Amino acid sequence: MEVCCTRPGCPRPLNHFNDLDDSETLKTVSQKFCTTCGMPLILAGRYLPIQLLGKGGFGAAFLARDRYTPAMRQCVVKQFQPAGDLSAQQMAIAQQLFEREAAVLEELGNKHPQIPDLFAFFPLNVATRQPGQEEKFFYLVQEFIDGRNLEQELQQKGAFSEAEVLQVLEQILPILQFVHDRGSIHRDIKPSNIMRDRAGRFHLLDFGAVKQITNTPQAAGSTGIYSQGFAPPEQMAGTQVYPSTDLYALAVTCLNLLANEDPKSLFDSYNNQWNWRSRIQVSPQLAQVLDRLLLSAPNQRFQSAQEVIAALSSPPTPPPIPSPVPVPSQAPTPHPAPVAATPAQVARPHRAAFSTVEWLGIAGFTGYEAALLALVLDGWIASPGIAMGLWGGAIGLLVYAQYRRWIEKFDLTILAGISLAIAAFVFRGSPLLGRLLIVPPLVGAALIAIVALFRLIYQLIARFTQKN
Ligand SMILES: Nc1ncnc2c1ncn2[C@@H]1O[C@H](COP(=O)(O)OP(=O)(O)OP(=O)(O)O)[C@@H](O)[C@H]1O
Repeated sequence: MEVCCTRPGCPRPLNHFNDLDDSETLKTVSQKFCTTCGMPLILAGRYLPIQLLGKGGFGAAFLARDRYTPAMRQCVVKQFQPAGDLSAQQMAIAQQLFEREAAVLEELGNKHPQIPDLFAFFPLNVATRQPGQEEKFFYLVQEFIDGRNLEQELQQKGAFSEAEVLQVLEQILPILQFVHDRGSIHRDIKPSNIMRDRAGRFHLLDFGAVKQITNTPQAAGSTGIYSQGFAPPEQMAGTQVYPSTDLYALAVTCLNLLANEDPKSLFDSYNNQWNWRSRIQVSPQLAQVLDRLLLSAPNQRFQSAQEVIAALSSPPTPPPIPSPVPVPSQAPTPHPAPVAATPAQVARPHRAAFSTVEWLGIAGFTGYEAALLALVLDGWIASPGIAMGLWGGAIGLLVYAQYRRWIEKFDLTILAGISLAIAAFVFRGSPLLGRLLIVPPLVGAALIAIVALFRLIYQLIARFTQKN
């Protein structure tokens, strides 16, 4: 049997013991020691770490077996082993957080089937090579969830569909409601902390960063107890956190799963707003829920997981315009730091700002269609007045449809192809056909160039005025 040494930095942590293959010896042997560094391997007399699962912010996690259960139950042994050079004060906070994970698991895990149960929490004092000196390690043993976390799933299978993300929300929101109802905030919701077991059930992991609502704010950033890219402004600023802090991170988790991209790339830091709609397409209902969860001011978001569940199961409606509230001040950080949406943004959640690429697409498509339609109507309708009226109406409708995002992205290419095919069919054999093939693309390209030039000038002016 192979047993892992848990001493941080042990050069040969894997130990092989033939005698432990015999179950009688395995159950009765008093202790085994690492053949390289002498670290005791059977923790608290019963847990045998057999495989390193990973290393997180506060330590390493091992898959282990519990030799005091008939089937040698699998469990996870987490060892407190903070990364980096921490000051004595940071070390004390980190240790507190580890102890808190144990306390929270005892309080929450043992009462909810989708939060790991706590099995044990204990310190271990080990003599060092220097005589008379001891090292202290802390271990937390919890239920093993047999499956993959969503970060691993994302790496293996790529972006999630909307239906898959809704499944995640369906199960994680009730868990969050349970956690919040008991006065705790998870504070580290992200794909790697959500695990899907083999039966397809989701579990919420990693309660190391959890915070009791009644506690005073503490220096969240100093011990790295939030995940960059997922945490909302109030958490990065180290101020008070709320249930809606977890809901924001859950919304960012959804974006990450839907786009399979780093959340930072979905945030337009120039305009200081989320710009996920240019990469992700979901139903208006989910889009509206995500937009509201991603608002900067905590009290403008949904206030509870229950509210989100209700919003997902009712048809999309324009949300009420919330009264302006003071926005928590934001710590200087490279992380997306969205500002509170203005009432206008809240009232019209379906239209995100157009990106530069989208502006160019709109220009090209509109120029192309305008020229094509002008040629067709000119060759078809004798009265210039009627032709002009029809042309103006049709182009106005096209522009409005793009403004409302009824048609966007690939729709534009498809529509351009369809309209050309129809015109080519109607004017087959006519001398007009040659012009139909050449003029519209030229007009489209010219409009793209003009819009690109104007965007460039606009951005230069905006940058210049910002600097001054
Ligand atoms: N109860 C569990 N059951 C199964 N696997 C787990 C369990 N807890 C943690 N793991 C896995 O162990 C690995 C390390 O987890 P750990 O919580 O120590 O760090 P992390 O979540 O990767 O990072 P961080 O603590 O910085 O958020 C992860 O791959 C995680 O999915």
